[in-house]
Amino acid sequence: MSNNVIEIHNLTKRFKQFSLENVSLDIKQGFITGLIGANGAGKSTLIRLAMGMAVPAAGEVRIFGQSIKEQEADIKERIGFVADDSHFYEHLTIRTMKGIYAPFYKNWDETLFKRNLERFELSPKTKIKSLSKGMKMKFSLALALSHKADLLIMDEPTAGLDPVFRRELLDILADLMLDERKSILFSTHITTDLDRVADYIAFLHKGKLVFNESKEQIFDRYAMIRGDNELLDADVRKLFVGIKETAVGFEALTNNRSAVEALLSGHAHIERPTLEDIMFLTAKGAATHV
Ligand SMILES: Nc1ncnc2c1ncn2[C@@H]1O[C@H](COP(=O)(O)OP(=O)(O)OP(=O)(O)O)[C@@H](O)[C@H]1O
Repeated sequence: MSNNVIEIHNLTKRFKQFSLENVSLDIKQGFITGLIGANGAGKSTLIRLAMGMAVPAAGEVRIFGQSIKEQEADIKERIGFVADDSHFYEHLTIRTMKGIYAPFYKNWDETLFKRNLERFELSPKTKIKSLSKGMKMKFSLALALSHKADLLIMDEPTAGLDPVFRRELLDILADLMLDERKSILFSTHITTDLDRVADYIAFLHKGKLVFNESKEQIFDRYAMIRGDNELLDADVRKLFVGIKETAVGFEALTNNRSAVEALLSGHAHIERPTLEDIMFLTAKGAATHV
């Protein structure tokens, strides 16, 4: 049996001003994968396609080994989904809204839901319309975490959350992963969230997948280089995927750390990048660099 919980094959979706082009991506069972990318990179589009909420121009998505097109209801029963915007009826209370949502899930656990509400400091009597953006996100998370899902798919779940709760949420996710059958895919542009919990990082840039690798692989391959502009000859530049040059020197990103070390060791500062460095300098550099 495959150890991939999600298999995305050659997925393409075209809008007037944007297209997600030929994305193939496997998400490993038993791990947390963070989907990163700048605003408008296509993260929500990819997630919506994976959930069967949008129809691709080409390609296919399989979750738990089944096609989302053919087995959507069975698959979704096993997914805890958090969308990037609120889909609740604003005039209802939390309790009434839950009453609409829960019957869709065979494994709905009312005790767990109550515990989640308490943990997230939400009252069942509160009307959705009086919840703040962060509180709506918490409610959405409380629902997604209350039916013993095998897979959590969350679009920007930490957006709108204060730092204290963001940290708590990351701890909740890490706890869930103690059960190795569970898997999590979540998108974010707060890349520091991923330093703590993610095992794999998938990076989308302008609708294309740049990489989907373990954090170790990424930090083995990528490096930040800072040095004097006089080091910048054609051979050196070829090794950079992104560069920012100023009068006092350059800052560059490579995805070929060993080659850069062979050329520049002792002449430039070569350091481990952050995920933010990778996102920022990729945007400043060339196109896809797999
Ligand atoms: N239904 C649609 N019709 C037309 N264009 C769309 C539609 N949905 C998304 N887009 C465009 O596709 C691009 C990618 O959007 P998407 O929401 O997938 O990006 P994202 O990576 O999730 O961004 P963000 O981090 O800002 O949420 C954007 O330029 C957006 O305007």
